[in-house]
Amino acid sequence: MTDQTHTAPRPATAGRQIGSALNRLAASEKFQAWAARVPLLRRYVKAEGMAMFDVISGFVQSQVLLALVELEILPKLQAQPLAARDLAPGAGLTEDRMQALLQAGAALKLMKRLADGRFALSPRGAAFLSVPGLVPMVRHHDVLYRDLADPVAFLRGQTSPELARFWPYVFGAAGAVDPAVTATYSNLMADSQALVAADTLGLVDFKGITHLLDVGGGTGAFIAAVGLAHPGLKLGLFDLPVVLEGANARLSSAGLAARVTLHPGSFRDDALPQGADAISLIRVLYDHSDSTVAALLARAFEALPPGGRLIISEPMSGGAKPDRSTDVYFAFYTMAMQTGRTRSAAEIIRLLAAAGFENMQSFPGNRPYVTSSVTARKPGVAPMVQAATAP
Ligand SMILES: C[S@@+](CC[C@H](N)C(=O)[O-])C[C@H]1O[C@@H](n2cnc3c(N)ncnc32)[C@H](O)[C@@H]1O
Repeated sequence: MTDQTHTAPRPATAGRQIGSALNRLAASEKFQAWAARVPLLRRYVKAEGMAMFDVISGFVQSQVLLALVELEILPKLQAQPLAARDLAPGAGLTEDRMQALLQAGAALKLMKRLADGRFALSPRGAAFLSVPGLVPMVRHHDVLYRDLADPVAFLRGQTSPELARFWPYVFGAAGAVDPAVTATYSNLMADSQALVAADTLGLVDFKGITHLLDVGGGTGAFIAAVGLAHPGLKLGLFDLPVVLEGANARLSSAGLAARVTLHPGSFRDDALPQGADAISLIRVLYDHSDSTVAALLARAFEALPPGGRLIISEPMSGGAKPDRSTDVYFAFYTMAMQTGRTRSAAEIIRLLAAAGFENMQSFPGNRPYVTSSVTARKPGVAPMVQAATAP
């Protein structure tokens, strides 16, 4: 299932004819030289040129960032401004190479070059260090970049991506047996959950929900954030038994252990527990194939009461309006994982409709690379609402 609904070539519309003419113009060297001299167009040509070079050089930028992370340069600059000669010996680099790395970091605005030649942390560098999960995310990108080293072979399915083995639990209960391995992956997800929870809580109205079950909720970072924001809510957490082993520590430190019921199980093999009037699936669907998602949505439908709500939140494809962060990064990341894919809100809504849900609503995220949300309802009226409105 994709957003690609037009397979036969369509007659050119006026808009597409104008688009083709503009493309021909933009490709003409004569036009580019002329546009570069016209004040208003000059700004556009310069911005387009920069944007194009940004796409061309993106991999090198990421590798500069990885080197800065591996050599722990940003935390050192956070402590005090330093020069290349101060940092080079500890990193095992020559002073020239360290100067080149720092100069590149300053060009990416992760640090500032001071008048005396030293480098200091910039607001962007400070934000990078403070956002939970970003440093481990960059660190594990070496796996993804190895998988994408030959993108054509990768797209043809002729490679054996390492990332597919990096996240063993997505293959189901059988894949998640080693608690130490599972803890590494669960921590990576939980670290980045703070932003996802904050954005989901901003997008979705939890009013009227009395009992929330978070399915595939990991070690409870999302349910803890919801519990702290909504003190009256009953809470449940469903995940693989080995993953839930890490939940008690997190929920206890949030003071929520007594409020959250743990439900160990596999949504591939087990029914979901009943009793909640809302179920959340946070960054779960994109790990799985359409058939697994269809089966999971059917189980959620079964577990919910009439009028029960389903909340889905994860990075989503822009669909008809391709999105730079999700249709490039997440689409290729999930492709390398080989088990799921990055879906648009429209695709998720179609899967929800097929499972019997109605009243679907899409909430595009302000930061699509963090998350977007879709909500739905099981048809019927919740028993409590029915009693309250009965004549
Ligand atoms: C990408 S992580 C998301 C975790 C959490 N919701 C978050 O956003 O941080 C996917 C979660 O789904 C869980 N999961 C995968 N397969 C599962 C299954 N068959 N049954 C239950 N949970 C499963 C994983 O253990 C993991 O915690």
